[in-house]
Amino acid sequence: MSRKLPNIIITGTPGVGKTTHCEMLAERTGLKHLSVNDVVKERECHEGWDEEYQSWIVDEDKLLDAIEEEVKEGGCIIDWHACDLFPKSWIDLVVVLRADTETLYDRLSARKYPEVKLQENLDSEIMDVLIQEARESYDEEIVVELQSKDTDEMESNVERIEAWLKQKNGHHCGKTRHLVNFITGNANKLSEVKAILEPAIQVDSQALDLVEIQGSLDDVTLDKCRRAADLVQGPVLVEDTCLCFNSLKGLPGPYIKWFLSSLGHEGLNNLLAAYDDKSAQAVCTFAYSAGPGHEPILFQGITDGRIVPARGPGNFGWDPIFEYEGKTYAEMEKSEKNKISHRAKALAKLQAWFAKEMTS
Ligand SMILES: O=P(O)(O)OP(=O)(O)OP(=O)(O)OC[C@H]1O[C@@H](n2cnc3c(O)ncnc32)[C@H](O)[C@@H]1O
Ligand SMILES: [Mg+2]
Repeated sequence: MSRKLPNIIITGTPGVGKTTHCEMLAERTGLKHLSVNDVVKERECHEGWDEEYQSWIVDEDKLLDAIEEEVKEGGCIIDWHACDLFPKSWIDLVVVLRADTETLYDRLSARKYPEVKLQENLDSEIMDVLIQEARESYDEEIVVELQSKDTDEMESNVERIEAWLKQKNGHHCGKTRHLVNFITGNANKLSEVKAILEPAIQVDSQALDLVEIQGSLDDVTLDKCRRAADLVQGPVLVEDTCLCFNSLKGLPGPYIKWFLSSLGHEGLNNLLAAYDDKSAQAVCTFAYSAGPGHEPILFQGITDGRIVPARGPGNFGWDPIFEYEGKTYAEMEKSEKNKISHRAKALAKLQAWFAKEMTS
């Protein structure tokens, strides 16, 4: 299952400041504060009232049923003094708040806790019961222990959780989907990339004007990718497309954009007038970088075709003059082009790589 926003549990012995943390976080992030206390009371997820402890005896099955739908949608901050009852697959972060026994004693006495309940909670805090429970119930890397004895500590805890959320933002929870930030100024490229990759890989995009160096196909794309990662300070996908005329030893290649805009379709055909061999290669090179300083990985796809006088709608680059098995790219249905194109072949490699990354 996949949820767009993560679920967080804020847990800890009564009196550690769970509700204050949850309320601050909910206000700042827009996530939903799910107070289990309120759910138990309002939706009657209990087996009655315990006089000695002055609290409801929670019916865990009823409670889970009551919140399942909401939690599975994601974006919940669950506020409860236990965490081991929630299924692992629901939860992305477990925050265990801690406070020293003196602070707890003061807070719980102020709440007029009965002696037996107060003592039990202090014991539980001293014995690290909740942190152990959290570590046993969830993967270690999603469990964090934070001190919460005063407002400064609360403030810094909330900031830390907010930073975690920002970092998580854009990455789908449940580890089922990848997201790429495709940096391109070309709307046609973007729509093909979306059509091919989604929904398996979600494609976001930023239209940035990236300087393109002169050089080999690989160098142009590698350099473009490094610049993009530096600019957005995060993971990026970029692409560079070349059209290589075999008679011209691969030219215009990476310079196709300038050739196309200055010569047009007819001019590009004229370049080959002196040659019998009209064959050409459409070469698409994607580069993915995990962020600034991470060496980009290249995925290349090549489709062999021929340069012909323009046929078909002229809304994407040199599509009307590139013929593949009797049809120009422009004459094909989009779905047809997206099966055999240089771009589709490069993206098939990228998808395979992402799929492997996901399972490793
Ligand atoms: O922002 P970026 O991603 O760099 O987009 P761009 O339009 O500048 O694209 P390139 O630098 O890769 O230049 C390649 C040129 O080839 C054109 N082009 C790219 N892919 C194409 C395709 O599948 N069919 C036809 N023309 C294509 C594109 O419009 C450009 O004129
Ligand atoms: Mg470009």
